[in-house]
Amino acid sequence: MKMAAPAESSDPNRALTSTRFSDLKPPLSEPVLEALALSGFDFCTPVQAATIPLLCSYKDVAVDAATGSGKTLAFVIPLVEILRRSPSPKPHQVVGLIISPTRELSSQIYHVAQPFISTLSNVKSMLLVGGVEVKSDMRKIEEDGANLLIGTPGRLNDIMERMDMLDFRSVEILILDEADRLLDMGFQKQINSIISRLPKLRRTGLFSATQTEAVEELAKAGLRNPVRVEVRAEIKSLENSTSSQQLLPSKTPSGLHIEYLECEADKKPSQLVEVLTKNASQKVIIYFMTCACVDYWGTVLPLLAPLKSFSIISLHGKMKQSAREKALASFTSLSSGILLCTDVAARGLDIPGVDSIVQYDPPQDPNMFIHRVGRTARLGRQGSAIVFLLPKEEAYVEFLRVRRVPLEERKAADNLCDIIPQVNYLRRFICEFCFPPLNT
Ligand SMILES: Nc1ncnc2c1ncn2[C@@H]1O[C@H](COP(=O)(O)OP(=O)(O)OP(=O)(O)O)[C@@H](O)[C@H]1O
Repeated sequence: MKMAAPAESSDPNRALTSTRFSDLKPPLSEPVLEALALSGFDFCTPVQAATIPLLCSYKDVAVDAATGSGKTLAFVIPLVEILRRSPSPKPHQVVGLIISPTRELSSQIYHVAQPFISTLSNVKSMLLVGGVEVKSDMRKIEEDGANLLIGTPGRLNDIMERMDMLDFRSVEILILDEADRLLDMGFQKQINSIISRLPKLRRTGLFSATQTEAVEELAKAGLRNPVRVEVRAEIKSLENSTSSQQLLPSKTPSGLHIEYLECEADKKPSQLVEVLTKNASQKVIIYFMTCACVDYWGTVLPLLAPLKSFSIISLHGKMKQSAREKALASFTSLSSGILLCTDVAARGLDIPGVDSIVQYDPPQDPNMFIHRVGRTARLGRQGSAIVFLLPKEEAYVEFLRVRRVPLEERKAADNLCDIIPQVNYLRRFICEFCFPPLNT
């Protein structure tokens, strides 16, 4: 088993278009252009070039673009421009909301947005996430006011229910980041409750790397005649690798090399150690199924002689908020090391320099596969990902690979999933992502 080359050999510029932010129509304001220039952002990514003009022209959007393609600025910039054109809000008048599924992601969005929000003289933003006393959030809002709320659905809904003093009648824009996750069963109740308090005449943007097609979801989020924006990376087709190299749309970034490793259950621990020691100088994220697994491996791995010198950090949703923040900050600052985590760290996190993703346990939700592997190979960089599969699961991949089954036949191969029910949930991402890119 071989991991792909680490991230140094990459070229983030390949992920940019030739459109400058200053070329966009309607034009962006001077303060926003200055803030972009200060951050070193001159050229748009494809999703930014496609989405910013639409939202700035007051269109609702449902945006589906690969992980690490720059979706955050694709909604932060138009949000700031829309608020700039609106009347100055009073201290407790809310004019915008950005909702995302995890505390870490909300915090990241909050920090990415600050240089742009600070160009608006009268708009105060506030991060509202669980893990801190709700009363202290309420006190802060009472004393300082809040106009742009960035946070997780639970805390936002809680604040909305408890604080009559907040006025939502002037909300101009609602952004749902990782929209498919926010609109699924888990968050449906809170999102419905939040949306029911917002005015219908507002702009709404849905963003994700795994946007679902379901029209009902768009209706649930209250979109009005939304424009669908779909931006796909392109990968070379293996079928035509010798002749004309055909480019196919891909749901994963083009610089990402995905592999699987067949492994008996009792051999998984030793295989994991082997993978880690072979890639000692890399920055690696390992996904496990449960918080208990993360705790277990967080105790065991540092005790193993071959891994003694490795920086190993654990992150899961049952840790205290302060420990979660510390873990993420520590891993972010490392140039090489290992993060052991659950899917709490699967979506949206923009951690610099991650070389490889290891999925010790495959995800239960196939969409999560895309988000997990998307923590590497961001914005045109290179990265690798490996998923551990039990032989029963691997047999299915092998069946597809050896036969090089065309798409129609792959559907017929569903019968195999009926015989091996354990692989049923793997079917979607294996078909889409491990085949054809797997070329051993
Ligand atoms: N126009 C740009 N020029 C250069 N770098 C950019 C530009 N836009 C975004 N980036 C950088 O690209 C990286 C990925 O951006 P971002 O986190 O917004 O991706 P994303 O599409 O939201 O990913 P995910 O689907 O994983 O949430 C960030 O480090 C960001 O700073």
